[in-house]
Amino acid sequence: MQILTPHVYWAQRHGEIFLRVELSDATNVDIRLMEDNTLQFRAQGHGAKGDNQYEFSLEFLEPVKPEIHQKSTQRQVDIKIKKREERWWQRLTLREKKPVFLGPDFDRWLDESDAEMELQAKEKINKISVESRVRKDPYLGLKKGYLFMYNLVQFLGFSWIFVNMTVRLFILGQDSFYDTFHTAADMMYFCQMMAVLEVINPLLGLVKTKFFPAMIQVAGRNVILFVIFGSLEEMQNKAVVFFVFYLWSTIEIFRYPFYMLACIDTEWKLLTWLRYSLWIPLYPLGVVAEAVAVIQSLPIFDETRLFSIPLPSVLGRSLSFSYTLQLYLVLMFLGLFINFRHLYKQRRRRYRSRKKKVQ
Ligand SMILES: CCCCCCCCCCCCC[C@@H](O)CC(=O)SCCNC(=O)CCNC(=O)[C@H](O)C(C)(C)COP(=O)(O)OP(=O)(O)OC[C@H]1O[C@@H](n2cnc3c(N)ncnc32)[C@H](O)[C@@H]1OP(=O)(O)O
Repeated sequence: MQILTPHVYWAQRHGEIFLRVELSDATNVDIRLMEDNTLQFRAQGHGAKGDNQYEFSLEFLEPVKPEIHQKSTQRQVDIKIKKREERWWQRLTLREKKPVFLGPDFDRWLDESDAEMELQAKEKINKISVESRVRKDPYLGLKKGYLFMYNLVQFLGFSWIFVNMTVRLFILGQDSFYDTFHTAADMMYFCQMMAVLEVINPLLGLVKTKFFPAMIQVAGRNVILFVIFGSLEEMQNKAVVFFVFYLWSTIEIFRYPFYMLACIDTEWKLLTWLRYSLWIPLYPLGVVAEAVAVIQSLPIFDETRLFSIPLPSVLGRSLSFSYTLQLYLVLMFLGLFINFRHLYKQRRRRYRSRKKKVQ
């Protein structure tokens, strides 16, 4: 059997190369992409010179991805190869001189600007289909309305706390540290009880937040607020309450409006930046302030025996709650690590996807 070259026709798009090999009833089709970016084709079939073994090879102008999509029909063999980088090639082969067996595939041929338009049209169709899929959710308006209201209420609550504390700080100076609890605790109770919804929302699929980071955040804060400050009057006059409340409310007056805008598909760049950057100093400071509060409460729990666990008389009176809190201190730093990592990933994801969109 003679070894011959079939007629090959080609066309390109920004991301792909199409080859059409004029070989009918092809069998034993063997197509390989070599490391030097060369495509080797070998098959038996009916071509210009009748039934024969046909072969050709093409060294591409630029690198291509290693996977080959191939379809043999009664009339031809179609090959699709993905370009490694999405850009328009000046020609198909590395060699400037075009091989004699190669020609343009006029059925698929587009010049660069036509291909660009085709790409844009495809993107438009994709966008419309995504939008229409999203629009199919009949409760979307209701969900967004609920989230908007939730974020608005939290924003107003935390703003009230933040403004109240700031004004008092300006007027009373350091004295304001000591009665923060009596002026802001009711509102903080309200906001932090509402914040339990932040754990429920991802469970109901209303937001993309991961359940575990939200749970750590809400449970961690509520232990400090309800158990340490709420149940120990001795803690309520301490300056640490000021720092804890101030650090919590500082992030929330940016986080909730950021979410509110997200509910109406709006974004303010500065607000986004603040939401995804302020936690970097605030989170460790917040954990340190919370740890100080826990440490200050240990002797009070030892003294008052509040929440202590009764023990059989042979083992002593009772097990002080301060032991549980010492364990909690360890958990706090574990929680800090988990949430710091989560927030870091969220920040990277946000700014990476932003950059991609700009390019
Ligand atoms: C008894 C058991 C106890 C166990 C716990 C023991 C450990 C305790 C350790 C606790 C340490 C806590 C310390 C902490 O209290 C200290 C402080 O808070 S100091 C102040 C600084 N703090 C912060 O900056 C943290 C603020 N909090 C948060 O950011 C969140 O609570 C957190 C869960 C940590 C992360 O948020 P999230 O995962 O939601 O990130 P995103 O904002 O990127 O949201 C993801 C996507 O969901 C959309 N989303 C989320 N929520 C809403 C909403 N309410 N409304 C509308 N949309 C929402 C958001 O837009 C994102 O969507 P997309 O990806 O499309 O942009």
